[in-house]
Amino acid sequence: MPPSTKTPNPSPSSRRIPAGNLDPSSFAPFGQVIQNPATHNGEPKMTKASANQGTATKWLDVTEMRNWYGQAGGGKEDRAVVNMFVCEPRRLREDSKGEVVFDVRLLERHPYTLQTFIPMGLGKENTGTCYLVIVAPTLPIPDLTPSPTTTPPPPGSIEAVGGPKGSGPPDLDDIQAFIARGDQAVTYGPGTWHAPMVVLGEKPIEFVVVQYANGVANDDCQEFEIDADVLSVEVSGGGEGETQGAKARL
Ligand SMILES: NC(=O)NC(O)C(=O)O
Repeated sequence: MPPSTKTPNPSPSSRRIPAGNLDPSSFAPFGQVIQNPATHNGEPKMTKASANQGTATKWLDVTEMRNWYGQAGGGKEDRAVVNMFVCEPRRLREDSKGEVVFDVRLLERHPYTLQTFIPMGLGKENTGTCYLVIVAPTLPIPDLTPSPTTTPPPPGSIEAVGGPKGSGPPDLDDIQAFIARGDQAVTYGPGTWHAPMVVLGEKPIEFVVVQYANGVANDDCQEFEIDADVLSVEVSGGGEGETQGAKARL
């Protein structure tokens, strides 16, 4: 998707963050994790049905598919888009203490749509290749207009269901990183700041990527640049073998 908005990073501080294992509850503020509830722990309760003449278990609504382009204002029609991203393993850096890190230089967001990344061809057993999901909350923009009431959003409204997160910059002090296995897909919530996909390990990952778009660059994708040496994610010592292939790209 063509980037459009580039915002210089105002934060001078330097941060190093750990990467935890990806699970639905830790990722909930940023979106959804899609995984087989029967083979993963910690899955929130999901509904299932029998399908395919009794040979399949059908888990219902494993992720949402919807958009908020109606808020974009320009009246340009949106459509569902399915792309493929073939993501090469990223180059990592070993610091003076021997820690392997990934330097984060860019975040982006899709203000009016969910975006789902579905890795293909990797199973739970492929521990030599995984991917990092790096996300940040959105800082509030101070509202200078006094609000007459503080009534909660009506049920079912965009605000109540966690719609677009506002136009603020990412909160670099609360950025988080998760290590996803090849049998996990992720859906970024609308407007969620995230790093471009970071594959770790031995081989590229082919992702099927599902989202909405209207072809207007600033509606579809906005970017936020981060200066060098400001933010890095520790990817060594991640635990349970998730990052054992990471050093392949040093
Ligand atoms: N996340 C990622 O790798 N890229 C995008 O979200 C994109 O639309 O370019």
